Amino acid sequence: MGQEVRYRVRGGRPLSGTAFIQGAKNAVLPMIGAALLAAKGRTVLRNVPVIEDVYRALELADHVGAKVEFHEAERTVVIDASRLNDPERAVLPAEIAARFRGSVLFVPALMHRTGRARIEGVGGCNLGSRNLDFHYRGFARLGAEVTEDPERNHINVEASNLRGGRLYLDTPSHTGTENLLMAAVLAPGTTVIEHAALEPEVIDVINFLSAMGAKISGGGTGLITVEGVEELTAVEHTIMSDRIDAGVFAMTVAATGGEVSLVGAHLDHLGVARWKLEQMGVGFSQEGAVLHVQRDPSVPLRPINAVTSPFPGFATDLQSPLMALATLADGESYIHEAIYDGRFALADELNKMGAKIEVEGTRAIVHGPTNLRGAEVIAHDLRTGAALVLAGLVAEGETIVAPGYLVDRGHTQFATRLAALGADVERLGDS
Ligand SMILES: CC(=O)N[C@H]1[C@@H](OP(=O)(O)OP(=O)(O)OC[C@H]2O[C@@H](n3ccc(=O)[nH]c3=O)[C@H](O)[C@@H]2O)O[C@H](CO)[C@@H](O)[C@@H]1O
Ligand SMILES: C=C(OP(=O)(O)O)C(=O)O
Repeated sequence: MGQEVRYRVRGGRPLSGTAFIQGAKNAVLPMIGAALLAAKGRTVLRNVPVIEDVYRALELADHVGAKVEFHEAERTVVIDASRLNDPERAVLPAEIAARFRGSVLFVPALMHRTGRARIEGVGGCNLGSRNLDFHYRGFARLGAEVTEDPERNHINVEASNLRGGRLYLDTPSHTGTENLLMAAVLAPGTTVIEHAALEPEVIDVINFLSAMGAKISGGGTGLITVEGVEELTAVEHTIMSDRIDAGVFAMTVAATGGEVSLVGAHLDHLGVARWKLEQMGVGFSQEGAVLHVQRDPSVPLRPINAVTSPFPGFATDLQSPLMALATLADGESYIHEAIYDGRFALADELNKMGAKIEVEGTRAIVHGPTNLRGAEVIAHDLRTGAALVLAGLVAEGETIVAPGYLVDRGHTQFATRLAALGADVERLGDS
């Protein structure tokens, strides 16, 4: 057994140079699920991020009967789902599925290709309660029978006769919208999805499904209409760039000071996060597909108020790095986490580094500015891990962030890309 992966960070260096923003985790995972809808041909996905969640998704695809190749150096995945038709294999086993949230995105393809699905566990970041009721209720409205086996903690879905229907989401769930779309595209008749998510990744998934032959209108408006088609074709698609990866890099430059070009990052994808960072004192300029980010380290960062909300609101996945950044700002920052009820595990870890953060329920007050000091800290989830690396880069002394697996779930070659900008950070461990 190898040593646990962890990140060792030493603070104090400003960043400069060029960073390459990876393909979007939250777009590639649904697309791997969507590729399984094609009964013929080979799907080619480009700009795929080399992250643990993609490995898990490909393991699942293989497990249910697809042939997958990951050409990592080329950032390309090739999927042949022509043999995915065995109902006995339509199982998402806990040992893979419980390690990432995106596993739930395999259910529509299993429903369409095998008539059933059994979900033995769905993972993802531990952020408080994370239900899947919108997904299951939507599948049921399209004609699936969804039952729970509470003893084994399994969900069984029987779906031999899906048809279009009128669907809604209580809140505009990101994967919920993608899952209902994938369930609807091959269901005969018309499906309407009300209160759909507007995230750029959802639009990228709609573009991908449309290229496959799906008939979808209204993407990006909140009201989506789908006309079911008989079959979908395997196509080639380039994954959009990862706006959360871009946001983490922008906030890291904001923390250390310096000037960095983010290749592939788009200001439009940052939504409200862009305006909050500008208010704090970060400068942005977009030049084609390159976003320049700069922050003068001699001018103190200003404190901020932020509330997380679905796109184009302040992304909840950027709330953790924002909290780390706010510890450096000159005054009190207020953060309201309105998407998840348990996404403040970072506060205690930052407090170990000398920060002064008070948490009450889903609200936090960050009393800045703090001279952070290095410590051994815990990555409770993916973005907590990234935020602690950010904090380590401005802390005095050495910071160890573990478990590194959680950072590796969503950021490709995180240490290597930061080190290329001059940061003193290493990924240690060998698994
Ligand atoms: C793989 C992926 O794309 N993950 C992203 C996706 O997660 P995910 O799609 O899981 O997030 P949702 O948008 O579905 O969840 C938002 C909120 O709705 C609640 N909810 C959701 C579904 C449901 O059936 N019932 C329910 O109550 C959740 O508990 C949560 O409080 O969007 C989140 C919000 O932008 C991001 O943090 C995640 O990075
Ligand atoms: C919460 C996240 O991911 P997941 O939904 O996969 O747990 C995230 O990307 O920060």
